[in-house]
Amino acid sequence: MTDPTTSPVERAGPDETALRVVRMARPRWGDPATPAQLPPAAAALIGTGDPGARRGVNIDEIGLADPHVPPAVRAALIDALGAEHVTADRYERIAHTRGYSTPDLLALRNGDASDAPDLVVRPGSHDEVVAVLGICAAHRVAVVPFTGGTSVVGGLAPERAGFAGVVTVDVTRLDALVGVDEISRTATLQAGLRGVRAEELLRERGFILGHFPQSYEGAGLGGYAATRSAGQSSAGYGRFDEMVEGLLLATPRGTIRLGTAPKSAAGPDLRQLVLGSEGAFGIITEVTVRIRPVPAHRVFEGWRFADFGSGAAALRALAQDGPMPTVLRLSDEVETAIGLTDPASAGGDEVTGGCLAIVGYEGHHQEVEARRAAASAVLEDAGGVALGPGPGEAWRTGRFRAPYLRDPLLDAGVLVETLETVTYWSRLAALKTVVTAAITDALNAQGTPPLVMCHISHVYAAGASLYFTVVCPQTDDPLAQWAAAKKASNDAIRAADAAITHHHGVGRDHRDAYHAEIGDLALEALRAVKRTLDPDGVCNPGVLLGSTRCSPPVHPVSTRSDVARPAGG
Ligand SMILES: Cc1cc2nc3c(=O)[nH]c(=O)nc-3n(C[C@H](O)[C@H](O)[C@H](O)COP(=O)(O)OP(=O)(O)OC[C@H]3O[C@@H](n4cnc5c(N)ncnc54)[C@H](O)[C@@H]3O)c2cc1C
Repeated sequence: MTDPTTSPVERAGPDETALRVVRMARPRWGDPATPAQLPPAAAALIGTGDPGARRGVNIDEIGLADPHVPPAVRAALIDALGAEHVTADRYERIAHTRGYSTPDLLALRNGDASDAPDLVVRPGSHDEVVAVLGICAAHRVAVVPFTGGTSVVGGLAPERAGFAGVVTVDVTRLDALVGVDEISRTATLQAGLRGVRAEELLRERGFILGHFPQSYEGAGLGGYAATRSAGQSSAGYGRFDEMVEGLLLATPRGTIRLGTAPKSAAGPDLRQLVLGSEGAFGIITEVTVRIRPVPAHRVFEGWRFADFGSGAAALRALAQDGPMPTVLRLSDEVETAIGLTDPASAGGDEVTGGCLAIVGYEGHHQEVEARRAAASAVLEDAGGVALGPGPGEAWRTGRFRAPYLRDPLLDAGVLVETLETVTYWSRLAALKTVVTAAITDALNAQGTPPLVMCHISHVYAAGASLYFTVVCPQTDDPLAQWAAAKKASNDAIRAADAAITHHHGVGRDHRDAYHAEIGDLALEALRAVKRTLDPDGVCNPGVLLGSTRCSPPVHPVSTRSDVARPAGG
């Protein structure tokens, strides 16, 4: 833990404003120039032997099948985009293989790139995206939309069966700030902008978006919208879906533009149909989002609670009766003891008893200080003990480093993975208990007792999310080991009537649980939407909705006789 007596300004270190877009070296996370080492205390705590024992194969040893899209498709894509934006290069294909869940990383470390796309294309405009979708639909080639590639739910691993090939559409050439409406405080940005670059462009105009997921160094706007991402400042700025005012969607059948005005009573809000659609309906090429002035004043501080229950009650009081800080999170006893909120001290000696809450405020000076004073009174009334800015600033400046620890842990033979859910306040404690028990039992049964840590990082008037981090020794088959734990936690979440995901999304990993959650009729309705927008079922097949039966042809390209259709679609 850091020195709580130092002022926030003195303690300020690298944060979101100091980060730059990095090209990650899959399967490892983050800026290759700044890899993490396991803090010695953490290594001692885990008791690992050889720190590189499970490092896995290097990229040249990864097996990759020859690309097999029909030559006519490749020719048409080159014609539409230019040869330099259509590639079957081995490293590009591997760099676009799956996402960043621990199973995704383990598979690549095992040399398995069987989900690699056949081609990677980079369209440079909305019209080019529409053209790519038309070509792929005409030839029944599966399309994987790809922005930052940080999916942790299997959102980038489509089903291949019945398709003539897989093309990943990487939208990162769509990287312009289209415009800022300073009066309405909205900005229109192309969907391929990485979060880091979007904030950089907005700051030059005196604004921020304020969306800081822990994957901030990798993820981008198209992915944020497609997964309904939640950032660490969600208490103050909202989830990404709450920031979106308008969207531009390219589908195999043409374009949909949504968001004529901020609110409307004209029918259902179709923006909500596109937000969270995970590429199953088409490709988002542009978003219009709410922005706010760059905050002049920021304070982050720590609070200690005797236990998780009293800390959760304090967060609930703020969420229900206010005032709301900008950042509000609470680690349970285990996560607090391990020091996961401050990766630099992970596993260190400086253990804070009880549960650590991080509370941050951003805005104008006077407003921040008024809100901070009022919120501090609520926290104190709820039994919180103020720890000063030290823990808050340590969290703020170290918050994007935590994911860097996963690679050295996996190298050392430690299994580490996260999962999340959300429920009502009245059920939160019970949900935490059953999910922890399910994960623990599943891993105990394999002879690998885990540490299960938990925190609340997104709060609402009616409820909150729970985010679990699981650490244990790897077995000889860590993929099967985690699959058993994940199934147990999914079952526990379903049995507790909680949501299968708060912000990671559905992908393929949560698909069955999601379908059980919404029921057959709702699923049928969503599949009907997909059949209308994507009659050939080429958009991210298998993700979110599972197999969708093809309807009778409703547009010219689907009538082509050379389009192979899978039995049952
Ligand atoms: C270390 C780490 C930390 C994370 N922390 C958070 C967090 O704090 N909060 C959070 O919400 N999530 C988090 N995630 C999950 C992930 O970062 C989010 O889901 C993020 O929104 C994905 O953005 P992306 O640009 O990487 O999308 P991708 O991974 O590229 O895509 C995600 C899904 O959306 C689809 N898609 C991508 N682009 C488009 C598009 N333009 N149009 C239509 N569909 C598209 C893809 O096909 C895929 O199914 C984390 C992941 C990692 C690895």
